Amino acid sequence: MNSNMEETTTLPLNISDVNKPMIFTNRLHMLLHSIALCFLFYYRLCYFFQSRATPPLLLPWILVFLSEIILSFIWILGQAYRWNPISRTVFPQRLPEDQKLPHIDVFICTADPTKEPTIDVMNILLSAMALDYPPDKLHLYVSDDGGSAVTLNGMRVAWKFARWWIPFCTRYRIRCRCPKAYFSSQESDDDFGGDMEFVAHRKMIKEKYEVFKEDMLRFREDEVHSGDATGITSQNHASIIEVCFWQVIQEDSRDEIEPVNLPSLVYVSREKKPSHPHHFKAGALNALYRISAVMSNSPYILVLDCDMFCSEPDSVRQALCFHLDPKLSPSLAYVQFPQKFHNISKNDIYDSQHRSAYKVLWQGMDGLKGPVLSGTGFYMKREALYGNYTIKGTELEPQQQFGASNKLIKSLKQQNFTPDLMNDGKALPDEETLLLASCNYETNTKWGQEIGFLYGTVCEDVHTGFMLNCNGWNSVFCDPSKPQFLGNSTTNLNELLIQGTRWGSGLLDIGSSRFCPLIYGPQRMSLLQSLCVAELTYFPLYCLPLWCFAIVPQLCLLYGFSLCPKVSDPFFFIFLFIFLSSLTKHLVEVLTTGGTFRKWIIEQRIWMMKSVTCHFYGLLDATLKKLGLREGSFMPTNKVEDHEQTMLYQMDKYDFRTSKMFLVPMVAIIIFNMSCFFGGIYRVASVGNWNSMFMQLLLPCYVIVVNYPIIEGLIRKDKGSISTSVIILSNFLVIIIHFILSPLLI
Ligand SMILES: O=c1ccn([C@@H]2O[C@H](COP(=O)(O)OP(=O)(O)O[C@H]3O[C@H](CO)[C@@H](O)[C@H](O)[C@H]3O)[C@@H](O)[C@H]2O)c(=O)[nH]1
Ligand SMILES: [Mn+2]
Repeated sequence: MNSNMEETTTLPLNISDVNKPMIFTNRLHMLLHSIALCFLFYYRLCYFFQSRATPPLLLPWILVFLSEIILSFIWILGQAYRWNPISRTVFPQRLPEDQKLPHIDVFICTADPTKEPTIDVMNILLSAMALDYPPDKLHLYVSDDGGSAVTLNGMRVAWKFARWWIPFCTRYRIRCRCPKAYFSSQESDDDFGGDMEFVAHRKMIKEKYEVFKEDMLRFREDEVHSGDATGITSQNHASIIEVCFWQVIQEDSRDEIEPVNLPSLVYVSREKKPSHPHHFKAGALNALYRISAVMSNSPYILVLDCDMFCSEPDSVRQALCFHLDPKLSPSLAYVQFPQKFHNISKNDIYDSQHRSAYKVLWQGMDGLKGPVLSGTGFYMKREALYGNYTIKGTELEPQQQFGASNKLIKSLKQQNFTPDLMNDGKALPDEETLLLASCNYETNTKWGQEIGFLYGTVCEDVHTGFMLNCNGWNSVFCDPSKPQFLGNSTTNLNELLIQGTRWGSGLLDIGSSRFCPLIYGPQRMSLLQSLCVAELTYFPLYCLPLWCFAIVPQLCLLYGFSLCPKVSDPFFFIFLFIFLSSLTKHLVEVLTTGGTFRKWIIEQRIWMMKSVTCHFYGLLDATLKKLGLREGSFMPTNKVEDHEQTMLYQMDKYDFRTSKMFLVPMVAIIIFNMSCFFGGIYRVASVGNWNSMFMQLLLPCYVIVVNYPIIEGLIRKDKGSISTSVIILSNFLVIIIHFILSPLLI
């Protein structure tokens, strides 16, 4: 017995693993590719010192050279991810018994009941309530930025349904505890498939689920019909907090159901006033941070977006394998799980799964100081977001940092503090708790600057994670073989590009702020980790070289000016090597992370499409914000399922019903490349200078082949094809490029 106990305490809760062959190949590739890049720069620079430099070509040469510099710069930053990637394994069975486990708060954010269907949000809530964890140690908080009665009502009915759902899940050891996913799954229930009692029970629960759905729909319709006479809008209302507590429900239960122990549930809609900036999701999370501090004050917090459910019940215990590891724990801020998605088609034509992020980048950062946050599916240590408070001790005025609430300040010290939810029978929030959710609470405090989730960008996740790393905290990436969380990704072009614009702009905000990862980072943490974050914040800048490479060499081809070495020139092989080496490296990464050849082309395509559209607009948006000409905005993605869109997506057809702002540049580039390619071939054939123009013929050819679905969209005849007005506008743009840019450049 004794030796057994000793064994459990000495065995590690987690181990990490390095893939030596992969690291070796990565580093070898880095070496060869960098040598080739040096030759390329040498070749470009030589041009300026040669007498044959004819002035008319100078501008295209400089533009192409600058583009190559930007491409190489981002490439160098990206190598940091490939330096030391690791993977980890956890052993939850070695955790201490339940009584010794810590309390967990779960935060779920929702913002708009029309774009984020309440039924889905409630499904996510239920899946989190049903996590495999002692219910009295689980406290759920929903932040409703929409301030909607529909969401509040949804929580009340979800609570009622949970009394049936959770006992069912635990009794039959159901793995997928999100009711919607469970009832729509084709898989049989492994353990109890043939059990009559189970079948009857399942049927009964399914009926209850249907009633729960109907209740919600009916309420919604009533809301729509009754209209809103109160003048309360999502952007203008007082703080609302409501608590569902197991005692309360017991008194209320009229139907013949035995009392079940459920996690506590708190609805929060923070105060909103049009005159006050609310800082979007970061603001919502900070309000939850404060309220949960006085209500349950759990040492760890799980954050979920309202489009990501718990697909397996084990994530808490897996995360605790790191948080309770005596070696890692003192400096560990959070455990990040990957974002995986349930709505991805086989070929994933929009790269909605962000393969490279969660299969390459996050692993890479994990081997350094740890991954940045990715917004959802992470377990944060409460203390980590309290800034330097704990480090600096008591000499600071806590009110100036944390605001006026004494209760909140008391909660920081934890001694002699009983959070409200632990006080039996006291379930209603008091005045002070409501104040924590008010607009003015953060005025003249450090919230959003040093404490909590940080403001100033709509990519609060990357910024907050980066700053935690800078402040000495580590983080961990936990990617078990069975996905613990499954989200809803954007699977249509329009949403994808809107989201991309937001990310582009938000990331560049960080890169151009005083927290620039290349300057702020290396002074506080390793250079490699800083390079990773820098890559993340600067990759939208790909838009500049990609625009250049979509136009300049092609125009020069048309007019017969060569920008690349002749085939007979030894430098030709340097160019070819660089081109092929980057493509091959990408292909190998795709293939070794479960992708296919086709997926590789799709990723190349999406990279081009996004760069010339949303990342370009993101850059414009970030620049305008810097100049004070625009305000930040966070438009949540639309999560409503559209049957027609889903059909096109499942058939691998791009849905070009997107705003003209996005579509026109893409289509114009393709038409432009085609015109230059055919014009160029004609010219080269008549002049006979294949030798010097080969590279420039290869480029438009590559652009056209990779983006052939756009050409298909021009001739396709279905709802998602490219409209005539877009074709006309794009042609117009092509003419402008030809007639305005050619005299300028050549
Ligand atoms: O004012 C707001 C706006 C958004 N949200 C919530 O933020 C979450 C993320 O929004 P979503 O529309 O799903 O955006 P995505 O682009 O899918 O989100 C990704 O990018 C965000 C940063 O831009 C991160 O915060 C997310 O975690 C990450 O999944 C959702 O739960 C929203 O309800 C709010 O609570 N308040
Ligand atoms: Mn989302």
